[in-house]
Amino acid sequence: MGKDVIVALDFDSKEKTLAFLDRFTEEKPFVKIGMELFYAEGPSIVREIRARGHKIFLDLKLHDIPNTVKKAMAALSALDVDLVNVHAAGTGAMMSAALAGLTRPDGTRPLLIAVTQLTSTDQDMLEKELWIEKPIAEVVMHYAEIASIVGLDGVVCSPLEAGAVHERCGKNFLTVTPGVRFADGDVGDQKRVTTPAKAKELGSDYIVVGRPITQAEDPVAAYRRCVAEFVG
Ligand SMILES: O=c1ccn([C@@H]2O[C@H](COP(=O)(O)O)[C@@H](O)[C@H]2O)c(=O)[nH]1
Repeated sequence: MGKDVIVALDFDSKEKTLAFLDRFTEEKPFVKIGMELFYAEGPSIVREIRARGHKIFLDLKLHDIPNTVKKAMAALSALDVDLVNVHAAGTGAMMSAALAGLTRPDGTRPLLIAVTQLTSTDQDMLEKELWIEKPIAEVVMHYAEIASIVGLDGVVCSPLEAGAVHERCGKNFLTVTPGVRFADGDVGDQKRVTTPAKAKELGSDYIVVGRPITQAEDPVAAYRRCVAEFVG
């Protein structure tokens, strides 16, 4: 795994998704399949996109009691994907169970990362709605540390926190960072946001980009702009 742009395939059907991917005639982007597409199409969409040669981040953000997450991860381990995730808020016990469930009998498994705090959450929401009275960067760091201790491969955080996560958990501990917008783009529901260029400067390993690419007039050009800014 190296520095790359992950395109969030937030579509509600296979037809729209494949039509989008068909526009990429020269590149084979690393893609993210999230809840919208997975719930609409089921595991077959994962197999179909894999068969087209894409690397896949299956972003289902599991969050339940450890036993349930372990069993769900065992089911997901049958899918040939590169990256899957859970919510760190499920606790270290839940993350350990996820790791155990995901590991196949032959010892192989996709990489497993944990969402620290959603990039759509800001300090005010954290305090007033979640009743967590700590600076958000500290909360992210605390969740990242627990994920690292129980053996996960990295976290989902904002690019703003990527450098500190690497400092605390090591340079090989992955930072996968949504909340990315072009300098002239709409922020939408995202709160902890940077540009692709800034994400690079801050040390993110992967940026996850959805609407700035999928809703662009020319998605291939928008993707290339992300790659140029982030990978160089
Ligand atoms: O903290 C998180 C975790 C996941 N996401 C996902 O990333 C993409 C971002 O899409 P944009 O359109 O670029 O905002 C989306 O699929 C989210 O589910 C996140 O944004 N923040």
